[in-house]
Amino acid sequence: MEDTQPAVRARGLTKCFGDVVALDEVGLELVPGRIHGLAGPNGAGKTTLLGLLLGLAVADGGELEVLGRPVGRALAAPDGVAGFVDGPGLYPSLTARKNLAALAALRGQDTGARRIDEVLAEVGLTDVADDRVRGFSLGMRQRLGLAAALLTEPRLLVLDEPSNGLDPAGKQHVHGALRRLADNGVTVVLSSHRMDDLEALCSEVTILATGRVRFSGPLGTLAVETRALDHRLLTSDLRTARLVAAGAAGVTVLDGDVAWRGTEVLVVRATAPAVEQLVAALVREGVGVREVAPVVSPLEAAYLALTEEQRTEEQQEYGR
Ligand SMILES: Nc1ncnc2c1ncn2[C@@H]1O[C@H](COP(=O)(O)OP(=O)(O)OP(=O)(O)O)[C@@H](O)[C@H]1O
Repeated sequence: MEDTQPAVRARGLTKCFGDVVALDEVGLELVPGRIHGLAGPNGAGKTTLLGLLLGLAVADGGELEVLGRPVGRALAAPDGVAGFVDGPGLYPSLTARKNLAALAALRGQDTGARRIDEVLAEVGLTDVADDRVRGFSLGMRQRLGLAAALLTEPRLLVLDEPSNGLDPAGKQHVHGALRRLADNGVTVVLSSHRMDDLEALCSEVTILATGRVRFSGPLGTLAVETRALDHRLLTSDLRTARLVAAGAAGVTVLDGDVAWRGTEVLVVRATAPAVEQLVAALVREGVGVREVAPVVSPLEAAYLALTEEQRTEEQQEYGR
């Protein structure tokens, strides 16, 4: 496959369940060798899309190409694709090591014990390799599911909420493994509700709402496209800072002095350049600026703005 060819290309991809349109004319191009994040409110269509990539379901309309090949109507993972949705399928009564051997045998793979040890180490499960999966936590099962996918040496790895249930050390193992895969040219697509995880891991994101793509592209582009964000400023002189901010171009001072970690801070709504000018103006007025930070990250802000429609519809439907 040439580097320039998308790892996934979807055009007008549609999937319905009865009256529910889970995916509505989805168009997508995923650059190979990157980690792509998929975000969206509950019911946005993330799992449905990942299921189509894994060959677990067939689209009702549109075109889907995975790793340069059109996806047919067979319910099977396309060549070179591995992963899971709705948690990995594992055998509870077998140990982690035996699960991997059994899954490899099921696939007709001739996997040596060394390779199994390698993937267990990759996800940080070496110490529990001979424990039965029945006693595993959610996070350990997720990691074992990732190990099972790694055994197939995929070129496209598809994971539905892989960070679910992971403790900080588990997350470090999983994030490390995914980064190493991407460094080796593997494309990773993963869904998450955690914007901090997506920001830490992904170079590109797709935001879905009500089955439609609201944004797809590099995180950097999303930040640039994001309009005014709320910023928190910790200053040496809050009263003067408020006066300066009130007179600054493109800056809206949000009502009230906001307490943050026990300290009164100034919160303004402004674009990044307007915040930079405000900081310069504060310094000119002799106000020390100790900290400037967005109240929510650019990804979270964009996510909230782009998915507002679906969330508003839900609130009306449930009378909240
Ligand atoms: N097998 C199914 N039968 C009926 N409806 C389904 C089925 N799978 C998904 N849906 C519906 O399709 C829509 C999209 O669901 P999907 O699971 O893809 O969303 P999601 O973004 O993964 O949500 P979540 O964040 O809650 O996991 C929802 O309205 C869901 O109820």
